[in-house]
Amino acid sequence: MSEKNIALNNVTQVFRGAAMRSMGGEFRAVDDVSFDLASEPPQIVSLVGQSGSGKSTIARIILGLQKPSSGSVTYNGKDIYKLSRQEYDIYRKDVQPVFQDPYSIFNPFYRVDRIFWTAMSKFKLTPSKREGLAKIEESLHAVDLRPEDVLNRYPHQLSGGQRQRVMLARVHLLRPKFIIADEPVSMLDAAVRVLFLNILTDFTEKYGMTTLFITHDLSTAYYVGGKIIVISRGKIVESGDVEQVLVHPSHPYTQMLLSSIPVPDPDARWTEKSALPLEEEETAEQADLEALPHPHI
Ligand SMILES: Nc1ncnc2c1ncn2[C@@H]1O[C@H](COP(=O)(O)OP(=O)(O)OP(=O)(O)O)[C@@H](O)[C@H]1O
Repeated sequence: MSEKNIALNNVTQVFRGAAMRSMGGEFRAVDDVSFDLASEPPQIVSLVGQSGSGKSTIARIILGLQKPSSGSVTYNGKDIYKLSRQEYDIYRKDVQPVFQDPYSIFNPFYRVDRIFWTAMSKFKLTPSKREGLAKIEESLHAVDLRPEDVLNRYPHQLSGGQRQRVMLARVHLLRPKFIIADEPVSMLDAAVRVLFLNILTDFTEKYGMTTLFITHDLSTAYYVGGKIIVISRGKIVESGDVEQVLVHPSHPYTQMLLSSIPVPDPDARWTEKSALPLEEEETAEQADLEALPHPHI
Protein backbone atom coordinates (compact mmCIF):
# COMPACT_ATOMS: atom_id res chain seq x y z
CA MET A 1 0.00 0.00 0.00
CA SER A 2 1.49 3.38 -0.93
CA GLU A 3 2.16 5.68 1.98
CA LYS A 4 0.46 9.05 2.02
CA ASN A 5 1.42 12.00 4.09
CA ILE A 6 -0.07 15.29 5.20
CA ALA A 7 2.57 17.73 6.43
CA LEU A 8 2.07 21.10 8.08
CA ASN A 9 5.14 23.20 7.47
CA ASN A 10 5.54 26.28 9.70
CA VAL A 11 1.85 27.04 9.42
CA THR A 12 0.87 30.44 10.84
CA GLN A 13 -2.57 32.02 10.89
CA VAL A 14 -2.88 35.68 11.74
CA PHE A 15 -6.28 37.31 12.12
CA ARG A 16 -6.49 41.06 11.70
CA GLY A 17 -9.26 43.50 12.42
CA ALA A 18 -10.72 46.11 14.70
CA ALA A 19 -11.68 43.48 17.29
CA MET A 20 -7.94 42.78 17.82
CA ARG A 21 -7.12 46.41 18.61
CA SER A 22 -6.07 45.52 22.15
CA MET A 23 -3.58 43.03 20.64
CA GLY A 24 -1.95 45.53 18.28
CA GLY A 25 -4.49 44.96 15.49
CA GLU A 26 -3.64 41.32 14.88
CA PHE A 27 -3.87 37.99 16.58
CA ARG A 28 -1.73 34.91 15.93
CA ALA A 29 -4.22 32.03 16.26
CA VAL A 30 -1.71 29.49 14.89
CA ASP A 31 1.97 30.18 15.30
CA ASP A 32 4.63 28.32 13.30
CA VAL A 33 3.06 24.88 13.62
CA SER A 34 4.71 21.89 11.95
CA PHE A 35 3.72 18.23 12.17
CA ASP A 36 3.10 15.22 9.96
CA LEU A 37 0.26 12.75 9.62
CA ALA A 38 1.29 9.53 7.89
CA SER A 39 -1.06 6.89 6.54
CA GLU A 40 1.44 4.13 7.38
CA PRO A 41 1.28 2.88 10.01
CA PRO A 42 -2.29 4.07 10.56
CA GLN A 43 -2.48 5.97 13.82
CA ILE A 44 -4.50 8.32 15.98
CA VAL A 45 -2.93 11.66 16.73
CA SER A 46 -4.73 13.79 19.31
CA LEU A 47 -4.40 17.56 19.05
CA VAL A 48 -5.13 18.86 22.52
CA GLY A 49 -5.41 22.34 23.97
CA GLN A 50 -7.79 24.66 25.74
CA SER A 51 -10.58 26.54 24.08
CA GLY A 52 -9.10 29.19 21.79
CA SER A 53 -5.69 27.51 21.44
CA GLY A 54 -6.04 27.24 17.65
CA LYS A 55 -7.16 23.62 17.16
CA SER A 56 -10.14 24.25 14.88
CA THR A 57 -8.16 26.75 12.83
CA ILE A 58 -5.58 24.01 12.19
CA ALA A 59 -8.39 21.61 11.19
CA ARG A 60 -9.83 24.16 8.76
CA ILE A 61 -6.39 24.79 7.28
CA ILE A 62 -5.76 21.06 6.74
CA LEU A 63 -9.19 20.66 5.14
CA GLY A 64 -8.41 23.48 2.73
CA LEU A 65 -11.22 25.64 4.17
CA GLN A 66 -8.81 28.38 5.16
CA LYS A 67 -5.52 29.41 3.57
CA PRO A 68 -2.82 30.02 6.20
CA SER A 69 -1.18 33.44 6.40
CA SER A 70 2.17 31.73 5.93
CA GLY A 71 3.59 28.25 5.77
CA SER A 72 2.00 25.38 3.87
CA VAL A 73 0.13 22.11 4.05
CA THR A 74 1.52 19.52 1.69
CA TYR A 75 -0.04 16.26 0.55
CA ASN A 76 2.56 13.73 -0.48
CA GLY A 77 5.03 16.59 -0.72
CA LYS A 78 2.85 18.93 -2.81
CA ASP A 79 1.28 22.16 -1.52
CA ILE A 80 -2.48 21.55 -1.37
CA TYR A 81 -3.03 24.92 -3.08
CA LYS A 82 -0.87 23.78 -5.99
CA LEU A 83 -2.57 20.44 -6.59
CA SER A 84 -4.12 19.87 -9.99
CA ARG A 85 -7.92 19.57 -10.10
CA GLN A 86 -7.60 15.79 -10.25
CA GLU A 87 -5.08 15.68 -7.35
CA TYR A 88 -7.29 17.97 -5.28
CA ASP A 89 -10.29 15.69 -5.86
CA ILE A 90 -8.20 12.80 -4.53
CA TYR A 91 -7.18 14.91 -1.51
CA ARG A 92 -10.84 15.78 -0.82
CA LYS A 93 -11.74 12.11 -0.88
CA ASP A 94 -8.69 10.94 1.09
CA VAL A 95 -9.16 13.48 3.90
CA GLN A 96 -12.62 13.46 5.47
CA PRO A 97 -13.92 15.68 8.27
CA VAL A 98 -16.06 14.84 11.27
CA PHE A 99 -17.27 17.95 13.06
CA GLN A 100 -18.50 18.64 16.56
CA ASP A 101 -22.17 18.81 15.62
CA PRO A 102 -22.90 17.62 12.12
CA TYR A 103 -26.39 19.15 12.36
CA SER A 104 -25.02 22.33 10.85
CA ILE A 105 -23.83 20.51 7.74
CA PHE A 106 -26.90 18.33 7.26
CA ASN A 107 -29.48 19.81 4.93
CA PRO A 108 -32.60 19.87 7.12
CA PHE A 109 -34.87 19.27 4.13
CA TYR A 110 -33.16 16.08 2.97
CA ARG A 111 -33.56 12.69 4.52
CA VAL A 112 -30.48 10.92 5.83
CA ASP A 113 -30.17 8.49 2.90
CA ARG A 114 -29.43 11.46 0.65
CA ILE A 115 -26.17 12.15 2.56
CA PHE A 116 -24.84 8.81 1.41
CA TRP A 117 -26.07 9.00 -2.17
CA THR A 118 -24.65 12.53 -2.49
CA ALA A 119 -21.28 11.38 -1.12
CA MET A 120 -21.18 8.46 -3.56
CA SER A 121 -22.00 10.67 -6.50
CA LYS A 122 -19.58 13.45 -5.43
CA PHE A 123 -16.70 11.03 -5.11
CA LYS A 124 -17.72 9.08 -8.20
CA LEU A 125 -18.44 5.81 -6.47
CA THR A 126 -21.16 4.77 -8.88
CA PRO A 127 -22.57 1.44 -7.91
CA SER A 128 -25.99 0.27 -9.04
CA LYS A 129 -28.90 1.26 -6.80
CA ARG A 130 -28.84 -2.20 -5.21
CA GLU A 131 -25.07 -2.28 -4.62
CA GLY A 132 -25.18 1.29 -3.33
CA LEU A 133 -27.88 0.50 -0.80
CA ALA A 134 -25.98 -2.60 0.34
CA LYS A 135 -22.86 -0.46 0.90
CA ILE A 136 -24.83 2.17 2.82
CA GLU A 137 -26.37 -0.50 5.01
CA GLU A 138 -22.97 -2.08 5.64
CA SER A 139 -21.59 1.32 6.69
CA LEU A 140 -24.50 1.95 9.04
CA HIS A 141 -24.06 -1.45 10.65
CA ALA A 142 -20.32 -0.66 11.07
CA VAL A 143 -21.27 2.25 13.35
CA ASP A 144 -23.91 0.32 15.23
CA LEU A 145 -26.92 1.93 13.56
CA ARG A 146 -29.89 0.09 12.06
CA PRO A 147 -30.63 1.36 8.54
CA GLU A 148 -34.38 1.27 9.20
CA ASP A 149 -33.89 3.58 12.19
CA VAL A 150 -32.16 6.37 10.31
CA LEU A 151 -32.28 6.24 6.51
CA ASN A 152 -35.76 7.62 5.99
CA ARG A 153 -35.58 10.18 8.75
CA TYR A 154 -34.76 13.87 8.65
CA PRO A 155 -31.69 15.06 10.62
CA HIS A 156 -33.80 16.68 13.35
CA GLN A 157 -35.48 13.33 13.95
CA LEU A 158 -32.14 11.80 15.05
CA SER A 159 -30.37 12.12 18.38
CA GLY A 160 -26.99 13.88 18.52
CA GLY A 161 -25.28 10.51 18.94
CA GLN A 162 -27.09 9.08 15.89
CA ARG A 163 -26.16 12.14 13.80
CA GLN A 164 -22.50 11.78 14.76
CA ARG A 165 -22.58 8.10 13.86
CA VAL A 166 -24.23 8.88 10.52
CA MET A 167 -21.18 11.07 9.83
CA LEU A 168 -18.92 8.16 10.79
CA ALA A 169 -20.93 5.87 8.50
CA ARG A 170 -20.32 8.35 5.68
CA VAL A 171 -16.58 8.14 6.48
CA HIS A 172 -16.82 4.34 6.47
CA LEU A 173 -18.47 4.44 3.06
CA LEU A 174 -15.75 6.65 1.57
CA ARG A 175 -12.81 4.85 3.25
CA PRO A 176 -10.52 7.91 3.37
CA LYS A 177 -6.86 7.67 4.32
CA PHE A 178 -7.29 10.41 6.92
CA ILE A 179 -10.03 11.60 9.25
CA ILE A 180 -9.92 15.11 10.68
CA ALA A 181 -12.24 14.90 13.69
CA ASP A 182 -12.80 18.26 15.37
CA GLU A 183 -14.22 17.82 18.90
CA PRO A 184 -16.44 14.99 17.64
CA VAL A 185 -17.58 13.83 21.07
CA SER A 186 -17.84 17.00 23.09
CA MET A 187 -21.63 17.19 22.66
CA LEU A 188 -22.29 13.53 23.40
CA ASP A 189 -23.14 11.98 26.72
CA ALA A 190 -20.63 9.66 28.37
CA ALA A 191 -22.03 6.34 27.12
CA VAL A 192 -22.44 7.44 23.48
CA ARG A 193 -19.04 9.10 23.70
CA VAL A 194 -17.32 5.82 24.51
CA LEU A 195 -19.23 4.03 21.73
CA PHE A 196 -18.14 6.71 19.25
CA LEU A 197 -14.49 6.59 20.38
CA ASN A 198 -14.44 2.81 20.07
CA ILE A 199 -15.74 3.01 16.51
CA LEU A 200 -13.14 5.66 15.68
CA THR A 201 -10.25 3.57 17.02
CA ASP A 202 -11.71 0.58 15.16
CA PHE A 203 -11.57 2.54 11.90
CA THR A 204 -7.85 3.13 12.45
CA GLU A 205 -7.15 -0.49 13.33
CA LYS A 206 -9.46 -2.25 10.85
CA TYR A 207 -9.45 0.06 7.85
CA GLY A 208 -6.15 1.87 8.30
CA MET A 209 -7.52 5.40 8.61
CA THR A 210 -5.10 7.80 10.28
CA THR A 211 -7.07 10.17 12.49
CA LEU A 212 -6.33 13.66 13.75
CA PHE A 213 -8.49 13.72 16.85
CA ILE A 214 -9.04 17.24 18.12
CA THR A 215 -10.14 17.63 21.71
CA HIS A 216 -9.87 19.90 24.72
CA ASP A 217 -10.13 16.86 26.98
CA LEU A 218 -6.98 14.95 27.95
CA SER A 219 -9.03 12.00 29.18
CA THR A 220 -10.44 11.25 25.75
CA ALA A 221 -6.98 11.67 24.19
CA TYR A 222 -5.66 9.16 26.69
CA TYR A 223 -8.55 6.81 25.93
CA VAL A 224 -7.93 6.73 22.16
CA GLY A 225 -4.17 6.29 22.64
CA GLY A 226 -1.58 6.81 19.91
CA LYS A 227 0.23 10.12 19.74
CA ILE A 228 -0.55 13.50 21.20
CA ILE A 229 0.30 17.07 20.27
CA VAL A 230 -0.32 19.68 22.96
CA ILE A 231 -1.02 23.20 21.75
CA SER A 232 -1.16 26.45 23.68
CA ARG A 233 -1.81 29.89 22.21
CA GLY A 234 -1.31 28.56 18.71
CA LYS A 235 2.05 26.94 19.43
CA ILE A 236 2.97 23.29 19.90
CA VAL A 237 4.42 22.96 23.38
CA GLU A 238 4.83 19.19 23.63
CA SER A 239 4.28 16.04 21.56
CA GLY A 240 4.94 12.32 21.63
CA ASP A 241 3.29 9.04 22.60
CA VAL A 242 0.17 9.82 24.58
CA GLU A 243 1.17 7.50 27.40
CA GLN A 244 4.60 9.09 27.73
CA VAL A 245 3.35 12.67 27.52
CA LEU A 246 0.43 12.29 29.91
CA VAL A 247 2.20 10.17 32.48
CA HIS A 248 5.44 12.19 32.36
CA PRO A 249 4.46 15.63 31.03
CA SER A 250 7.53 17.77 30.56
CA HIS A 251 5.92 21.10 29.71
CA PRO A 252 4.29 23.20 32.44
CA TYR A 253 1.22 23.77 30.24
CA THR A 254 0.60 20.01 29.91
CA GLN A 255 1.17 19.62 33.65
CA MET A 256 -1.37 22.37 34.27
CA LEU A 257 -3.94 20.80 31.93
CA LEU A 258 -3.50 17.50 33.74
CA SER A 259 -3.79 19.03 37.18
CA SER A 260 -7.01 20.78 36.18
CA ILE A 261 -8.84 17.50 35.55
CA PRO A 262 -11.11 16.85 38.50
CA VAL A 263 -10.65 13.37 39.95
CA PRO A 264 -14.05 11.80 40.64
CA ASP A 265 -14.39 11.38 44.40
CA PRO A 266 -17.86 10.96 45.88
CA ASP A 267 -16.59 12.12 49.30
CA ALA A 268 -15.01 15.31 48.03
CA ARG A 269 -17.00 18.50 47.57
CA TRP A 270 -15.93 20.73 44.72
CA THR A 271 -15.26 24.01 46.46
CA GLU A 272 -12.20 25.34 44.67
CA LYS A 273 -12.12 27.05 41.35
CA SER A 274 -9.98 25.42 38.63
CA ALA A 275 -6.39 26.66 38.70
CA LEU A 276 -6.46 26.69 34.92
CA PRO A 277 -5.83 30.11 33.39
CA LEU A 278 -7.88 30.53 30.23
CA GLU A 279 -6.44 31.00 26.75
CA GLU A 280 -9.05 33.63 26.13
CA GLU A 281 -11.80 35.27 28.06
CA GLU A 282 -13.97 32.27 27.19
CA THR A 283 -14.76 29.70 29.84
CA ALA A 284 -12.94 26.38 29.50
CA GLU A 285 -15.37 23.52 29.02
CA GLN A 286 -15.47 21.01 31.85
CA ALA A 287 -14.10 17.60 31.02
CA ASP A 288 -16.77 14.93 31.26
CA LEU A 289 -15.04 12.13 33.07
CA GLU A 290 -17.90 9.87 33.92
CA ALA A 291 -17.04 6.96 31.69
CA LEU A 292 -13.42 7.55 30.85
CA PRO A 293 -10.24 6.52 32.61
CA HIS A 294 -8.17 9.19 34.28
CA PRO A 295 -4.80 9.74 32.58
CA HIS A 296 -2.92 9.45 35.85
CA ILE A 297 -2.19 5.74 35.96
N1 LIG B 1 -12.10 34.12 11.43
C1 LIG B 1 -11.59 34.55 12.58
N2 LIG B 1 -11.36 35.84 12.79
C2 LIG B 1 -10.80 36.27 13.95
N3 LIG B 1 -10.41 35.46 14.96
C3 LIG B 1 -10.62 34.14 14.79
C4 LIG B 1 -11.21 33.61 13.60
N4 LIG B 1 -11.27 32.26 13.74
C5 LIG B 1 -10.75 31.97 14.95
N5 LIG B 1 -10.35 33.10 15.58
C6 LIG B 1 -9.72 33.18 16.89
O1 LIG B 1 -8.57 32.35 16.86
C7 LIG B 1 -8.41 31.69 18.11
C8 LIG B 1 -8.34 30.19 17.89
O2 LIG B 1 -9.62 29.76 17.50
P1 LIG B 1 -9.92 28.20 17.28
O3 LIG B 1 -11.36 28.07 16.94
O4 LIG B 1 -8.95 27.66 16.31
O5 LIG B 1 -9.61 27.61 18.73
P2 LIG B 1 -9.94 26.19 19.32
O6 LIG B 1 -8.74 25.73 20.05
O7 LIG B 1 -10.50 25.30 18.27
O8 LIG B 1 -11.08 26.54 20.36
P3 LIG B 1 -12.44 25.75 20.70
O9 LIG B 1 -12.01 24.47 21.35
O10 LIG B 1 -13.17 26.67 21.62
O11 LIG B 1 -13.15 25.53 19.40
C9 LIG B 1 -9.57 32.14 18.99
O12 LIG B 1 -9.13 33.18 19.81
C10 LIG B 1 -10.60 32.62 18.00
O13 LIG B 1 -11.41 33.62 18.56
